[in-house]
Order: sequence, then C-alpha cells, then structure tokens
Amino acid sequence: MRIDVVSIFPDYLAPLDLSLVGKARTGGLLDLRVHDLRDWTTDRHRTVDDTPFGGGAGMVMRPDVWGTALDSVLDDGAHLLVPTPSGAPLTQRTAERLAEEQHLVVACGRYEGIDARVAEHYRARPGVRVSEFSIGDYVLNGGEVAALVLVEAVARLLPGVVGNPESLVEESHGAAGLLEYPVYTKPPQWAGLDVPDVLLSGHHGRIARWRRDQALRRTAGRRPDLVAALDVAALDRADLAT
Ligand SMILES: CC(C)N1CCN(Cc2ccc(Cn3ccc4ccc(-c5n[nH]c(N)c5C#N)cc43)cc2)CC1
Repeated sequence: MRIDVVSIFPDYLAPLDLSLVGKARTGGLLDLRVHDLRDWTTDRHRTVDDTPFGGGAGMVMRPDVWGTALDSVLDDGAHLLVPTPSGAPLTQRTAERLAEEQHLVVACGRYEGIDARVAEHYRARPGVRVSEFSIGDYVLNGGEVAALVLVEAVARLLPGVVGNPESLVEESHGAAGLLEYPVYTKPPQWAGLDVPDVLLSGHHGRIARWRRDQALRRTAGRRPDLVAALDVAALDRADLAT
C-alpha cells in the first residue's frame, strides 16, 4: 500500500518513522510519502492561504496550491482522504476497508480548512474517491493528528505489520463490536491487588467466558451506543469458539 500525506507541517508526521509503522516502511510493507504543501507554491512567500470569501475569522487554504499538489500525488484509483471537524467518524470498520485499498492520499488542512472546491473538484474526477473524515467530536488546529491516527489504524491491519495477527481479532471494536476486556500480567499481587482467580485457573473455557463478560460489562457501562449495534451473531460465534 502507498499512502501520501500532504501538509504544511510535514515534521508532524515524523512519529510514523517509529515503531510498527516505521518497521512496515523499512520492510517495504508500506510506502509512506510525506510532502510539504509549500513545495507546490510559486510565490516568494510560499503562500498557501488567503482571506475567506463572505468574511469571517481566520484564513482559508487556497484551492490552486492544493490542486497542483494533489494533481502531483493522486493517480487513478487513489482515495483522497480529507480530515475535517465536519467529516464522517473514522471507525475500525473504515480502517479495515481502507486497509484493502492500494493508494491513499491524506490532505491535511490548517487554518479554517481547505477551500471547498478542492474536494468538489476531485469528486468529479473519474477514478478518484474523496472522503472527508473526523477522528472525534473535539476541535484540533489541523489535520495532521488525524493523519497520524488514520495511518496507524490502517497500517497495523496490513499483512505482516503486526507480529501476531490473532491480536487483531480480539480487539476493542473488534468483530463483535465490544470493547476490550481488562488485561493482567505478573506479578500476581501488586499494590495489595490480586489478578482475578479465573485467569490463573488454566481453564480456557472459563477464561474466555469471563473475558467476554468483562467486555460486555465494559461496553454497556462505557459505550451504551455500541450495545445497540452489537453483532450478536458474532458474539455467539465467539462463544462457540470457546
Ligand atoms: C469562526 C467559527 C464560526 N468557525 C466555526 C467552525 N470551526 C470549525 C473548524 C475548527 C478547527 C479547524 C482547524 N482545522 C483545519 C483543518 C483541520 C482538519 C481537521 C480538524 C479536526 N478537528 N477536530 C477533528 N476531529 C478534526 C479531524 N479530523 C481541524 C482542522 C477548522 C475548522 C472554525 C471556526
């Protein structure tokens, strides 16, 4: 998979040189290219923004500079992803679908956002899909943090990136849509607290049922919205697997 990220702060994406994503890049599993939007400016001040039509606070990113940049990195079949506070929520299911694609391009806006004609222009281009997404209901100063989230959420799903693929199955927001159960390791006693006895029992069936019960309790307590969307069939399949 190839992912291009375009930003006026390319150094914001430096963490993607680290850990599993960094290894995926050096191992050839992920072709990640980070670009400085200002490389496509033509004026001496390398201007990327201007005042908003209709007035209002702040500045808007110019469509011409973005158009030159995206024409340079987009190819047929690419999926243009634009982080924005008004975007569709980025979910695990979205990450799974994106991980199946060949070429993603992430356009990181700043200021008050990118001129709306940019997304409109590329939506009209045959062979290019455009998706505006948000990583949560809070306000950030730009799209770079969202790009980091998206790249990590997608890259970890690529074959060979995560050492034990099984760990991708029992995850929060996993197949059954449950939050993850609590995890423990040595020492068995710490700060006067014990590990639940069932986890020391060696009885795999009981352990699996305890974990599922804990996941259900957590989901009901912390994310009642997910309970309504629970995939009960997947839950039953998970039960049968124990
Ligand atoms: C004046 C007044 C009435 N306006 C009312 C609406 N406000 C909305 C507004 C606020 C901030 C930004 C800054 N910004 C620029 C590009 C950009 C990309 C993503 C995000 C972003 N924020 N939060 C997320 N989950 C995001 C994602 N994904 C933020 C971005 C852009 C837009 C702006 C102020």
